[in-house]
This record gives sequence, C-alpha cells and structure tokens, in this order.
Amino acid sequence: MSEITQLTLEAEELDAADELSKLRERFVLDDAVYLDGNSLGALPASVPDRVDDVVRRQWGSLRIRSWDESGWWTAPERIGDRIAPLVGAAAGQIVVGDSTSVNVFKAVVAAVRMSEDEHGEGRGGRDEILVDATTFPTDGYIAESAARMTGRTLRPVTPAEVPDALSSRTAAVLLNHVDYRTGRLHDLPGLTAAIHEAGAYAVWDLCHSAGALPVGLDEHGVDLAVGCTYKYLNGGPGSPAYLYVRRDLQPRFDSPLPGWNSHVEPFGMDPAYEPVAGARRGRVGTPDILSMLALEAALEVWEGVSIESVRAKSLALTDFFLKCVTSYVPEGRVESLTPTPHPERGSQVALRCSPTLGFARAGGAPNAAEVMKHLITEGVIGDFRHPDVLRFGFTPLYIGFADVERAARVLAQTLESFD
Ligand SMILES: Cc1ncc(COP(=O)(O)O)c(C=O)c1O
Ligand SMILES: Nc1c(O)cccc1C(=O)C[C@H](N)C(=O)O
Repeated sequence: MSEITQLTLEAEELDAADELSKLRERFVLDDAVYLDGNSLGALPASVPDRVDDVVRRQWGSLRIRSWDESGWWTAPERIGDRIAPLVGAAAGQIVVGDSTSVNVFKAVVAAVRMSEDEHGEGRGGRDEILVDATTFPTDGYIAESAARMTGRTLRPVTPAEVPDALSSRTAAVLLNHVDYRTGRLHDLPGLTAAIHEAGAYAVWDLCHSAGALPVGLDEHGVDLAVGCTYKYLNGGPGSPAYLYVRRDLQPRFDSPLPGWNSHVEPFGMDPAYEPVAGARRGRVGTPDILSMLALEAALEVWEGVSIESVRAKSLALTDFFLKCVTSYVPEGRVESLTPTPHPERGSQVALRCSPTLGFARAGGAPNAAEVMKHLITEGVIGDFRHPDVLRFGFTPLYIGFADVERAARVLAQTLESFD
C-alpha cells in the first residue's frame, strides 16, 4: 500500500471516530482546507441571520430602545460570561470590548498600578515590567508605552528566561500563552506561580489559546488576561477583544482609560469619575454593537462542546499533520518550529521553509511566501509569517483528518513543483 493510500485510510478512520466532526455543519465552509483559523476563524452559520436581525429589527425598527430592549447595554458583560467557561473563568470577570491592543494597555497599566498601591510612594523598588521578547509585536509596542507612562523600565525576555529575570524589582509581566509564530504553548500555571512568588502581577495574552485549549484562568490564579475573539472564537473580522480581571482584584483595578461606560452611574453625567464595581470597570466607551452581537451568535457553536474535547482533537490533528508531513515531504525541505511534546504545543504547526533547506534548484529555491501563495491557489489556506514560516492553524470545530492529509499532500506536491 502506498503511503498516500495508507494515510488516506487512516484519516478516514480518524474522521469516523471523531465525536466533533458534526460541528463542521455549524460553519459556512467550501472545498478549501481552511488552516487560517488562527488568524481569522471561519463564519459560523448562525451569524448572518443574527446580524440581519440586529441591523434591520433592533437598529432599524427599535432604534434607541434596543439599548435596553435588545440587551445592547449589557452585552459586554453578558458575552464575557459566555467566553468565561472557555478560558476557565467563573462569571463576572470578563468584559468584551475594544481591541486586544487596547486591552493590553489597560491590563498592563492596571497591573503596575496594583503593584504601586501595594507599595505606596516608593513603589517598593518595583521599577520593571517584563515582556515576552518573542511576542506578537503589538503587545511589545503597547508595553513599551505603558512602561514609559508609568515610569518603569521595560525588559524584554523570552518566557523561558522569565523565572531568572523575576526579582523584587518586577512590577508586572506580560506573556503570551501560545506563541503566534511557532505555536509553542507556554507554561501558564508555572510562570504565573513564579511571578506571584516574586510578588509581581501576571498579565496573559490568550489570543492563540482561547477556544483551542483549556486555559484555567481561575484555577491558576492569573491576575489579568486579554484576548481577541476573531481566531478560535470565530467572532469575525475586527470582533471585539476581552479583558479578564480576577474577581478579588476588581476593586483595585484602576483603569487608565476610565470612560463613561465604566462609571458607576453613566447617565448621571457627573464630571467626577467614580468607577463601577466588577468587570464592567474594564469598559471604556460605547460598545461596538454590530460586531459584538455577531460574536455572541458565533459563540453559539460552543453549545454542548467541551474545551477539553477540542484540545484532544487539536492535538490529534497536529500530530497527524506532522506525521503526514514527515511521510510526504522529503527530509530537510521544511523543519517544524512547533514543539513535539503536547504540553508545549498550541493548535498550530509552523514549518520553517527557507531557500537554504535542501532544494535541488540552485539559486531558485522558493521562499516561504511563494510556497504559501502556491498552496493557497491549490486550496490549502494557511499563512506566511516573516521571514520564512508557513503557518497552519487547526480549528478542531471544523477541521477534519482528511483535510489534514490533503494539506500535507498538497504541501509536498508544491515543494516538489519548485524543484
Ligand atoms: C498574540 C496577539 N496579540 C495581539 C494581537 C493583536 O490584536 P488586536 O489587533 O485585536 O489589537 C494579535 C493578532 O492580531 C495576536 O496574535
Ligand atoms: N488581526 C489581524 C488582522 O486585522 C489582519 C490580518 C491578520 C490579523 C491577525 O490576527 C494576525 C494574527 N494575530 C497573527 O498571529 O499573526
């Protein structure tokens, strides 16, 4: 039996045994293999009609009444509570709104302020913020500005270096749960514990883990967390992000963006700011209702689905992809940047594909961007990340094992075509 026949049969068996395979029907998909859900999740089938209703009935007919009658005003907390179980948080700690970048800003500044109010004027010498040196750039930019504004020094370190870098000077640490380039899953429980041991505050960016694997925010005592909703939560382009503030820290959450939506009495129009209690303290201005309610509809795909079952399938998908790639792609053409051990792997596989990797065609070997362009024309949609990374994201809600086999086979054919 050829390798292709063997792996095709194995894919069929895995799909037949997959309890989540039916969930694909909850999405609008075509014949392409969509492995870019870690950048923009696919469209859940319930979203178009909901958006139509929000626009035509709620906005078009009810107009201003919808703030109350259609639940617009309370949407940020209501939808936060819907995300909560997916990231291991009890209700009342997540508020949806703004972009991840904006929420990183709120969280980092708030963490530094919490450290400050513990130590008073002298700050207890806590003059440093640590930031993941491998972070998606926006977090680094924002942390730099937050550090400048709060009079701290920003120190970029890799997550592995964090335990040694922590000291009595550390006020707060901003880390990514899963690395956007390599797909490496960082040790959130261990690092959070080390940060607390050092007396500092932990802020986690969950963009690449929420909806793909259990996060356990409450269980691991995370202080603050942020994440986007357009990747594994399938909220749509530009869907609002979220902010988690652990319940016992909420009274001390001093927002650097204290807009009127987080005032204790927003319609009191009081010139003096007084923050509301609870997660609502993370709100700023008027919520982006159209995107927010599209997200709410998108979250319905999680009805009856456990994040643990999604994690199990995600690992099986990435294992199978690595197996197919190893089998189909001649050795040395690509190398996986994604760790093999399950506890270190998110829900994507990143393959380094550089012209220096064993191509026969001297001088004319493809770069990763060319390879990805070709893959996309062949119906396998992943993405390219500078300088030489092919990224494949696996959303267990709608990706099956036959998709995985096809993606690896088309990748092998594509690489061969460049020879
Ligand atoms: C880890 C991470 N943080 C932040 C962002 C940016 O988020 P936003 O564009 O919502 O500000 C992204 C992706 O866009 C990301 O992958
Ligand atoms: N947010 C994005 C966008 O507005 C356009 C294109 C891509 C994105 C992304 O989400 C990129 C993604 N965070 C990444 O991991 O590379």
